[in-house]
Amino acid sequence: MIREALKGGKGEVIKNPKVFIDPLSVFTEIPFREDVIRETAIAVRYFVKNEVKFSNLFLGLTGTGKTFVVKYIYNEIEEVKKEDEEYSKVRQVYLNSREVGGTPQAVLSVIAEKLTNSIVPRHGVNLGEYVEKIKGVMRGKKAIIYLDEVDTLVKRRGGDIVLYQLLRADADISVIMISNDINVRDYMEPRVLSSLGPSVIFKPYDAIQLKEILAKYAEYGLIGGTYDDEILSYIAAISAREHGDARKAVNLLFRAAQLASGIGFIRKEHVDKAIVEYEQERLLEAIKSLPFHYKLALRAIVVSDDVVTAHKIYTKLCDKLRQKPLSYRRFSDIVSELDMFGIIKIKIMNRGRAGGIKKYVEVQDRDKVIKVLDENLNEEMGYGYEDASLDDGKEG
Ligand SMILES: Nc1ncnc2c1ncn2[C@@H]1O[C@H](COP(=O)(O)OP(=O)(O)OP(=O)(O)O)[C@@H](O)[C@H]1O
Repeated sequence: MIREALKGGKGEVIKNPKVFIDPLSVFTEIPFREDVIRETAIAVRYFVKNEVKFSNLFLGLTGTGKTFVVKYIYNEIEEVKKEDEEYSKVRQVYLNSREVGGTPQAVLSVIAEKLTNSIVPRHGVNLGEYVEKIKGVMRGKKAIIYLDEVDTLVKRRGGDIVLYQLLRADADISVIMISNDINVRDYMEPRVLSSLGPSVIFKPYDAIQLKEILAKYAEYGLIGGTYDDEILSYIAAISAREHGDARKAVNLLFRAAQLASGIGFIRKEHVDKAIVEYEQERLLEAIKSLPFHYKLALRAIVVSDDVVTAHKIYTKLCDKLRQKPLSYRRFSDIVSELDMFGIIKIKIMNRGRAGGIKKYVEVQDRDKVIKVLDENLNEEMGYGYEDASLDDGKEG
């Protein structure tokens, strides 16, 4: 049995898993995004050959290909450097604002670090000094800076000013910004907005487009005859339902193919199982990215039935962890938010004239949620958490 799996023989479905894991190593063009790629390429050419700076803002919901397009352009520019001498002076920096910490300090220091190829202090340097440092190394060079998830930077105090400084710096710097929040411009000051170039909207893919995208992945990554048109349409339709999220579609196809491995054909039941797993995975990811007190609140909620008890348990947990607990009112707001995120479900029950209204909470996959929370809080807090949570914070 294991040898079959190790060798990959009979019933194999996946021809090349790399297609799903690192699609840019396989895709030579990006379907449905040709226009934005061509227009950006022209702007880059004017920048490199005719000294015309540019800035762009790529806006669109998750999974619409923004990062994919940017990384594709980045790679292509690196390739062109080998063929066109004028491109040799181009320096490219890609960074995800959220992943580096999201603050103006963090973003500017990482840009300075990447452009100067040296270690730059993250603290104790004022923002202007970073910009000076960047300008210093830029003499005779041209930089293209890609700022992914720029909304996290812009929402920080002084974040939009960083953009202003980069866009207005007396240096050859062009910037492509990416945001999942399509209202990111509302967070920018007028002077920042006026130095910003055009926005490009990445429209969600529709089911037909998603199907075509999936067909490419299937063609490159799967063995012929292990899937049919119907299965691709099914995955495309499901992924188009929320908003045309290509990441979801591609992940579902890959997971379904893995589940069908050894069987030789992807069936609807494999896709359905992949969907359940995907939703669960997403829920756990959402939990991991919650703010600290939301995690503590959720930890208390999963071991209680109603909100009043949950708040008591939460308060006790906070005491043990030497954290100041939030008031019942604030706690109750958090509970409502968790319900809005779809992490828990609130049920309001009227317990008759004497009982009043009681808010009950329901959590799916309770054990999994507890496990993820405990691992995550433990990581965040060190040993103190494990000790405090041993008895689930319940009243003794
Ligand atoms: N036009 C496309 N052709 C092929 N694959 C695509 C296309 N658009 C998106 N994808 C696939 O979807 C994945 C997610 O896309 P991408 O990372 O660009 O999303 P995004 O718009 O940047 O959203 P997020 O901000 O959530 O990352 C890509 O890794 C790629 O596998």
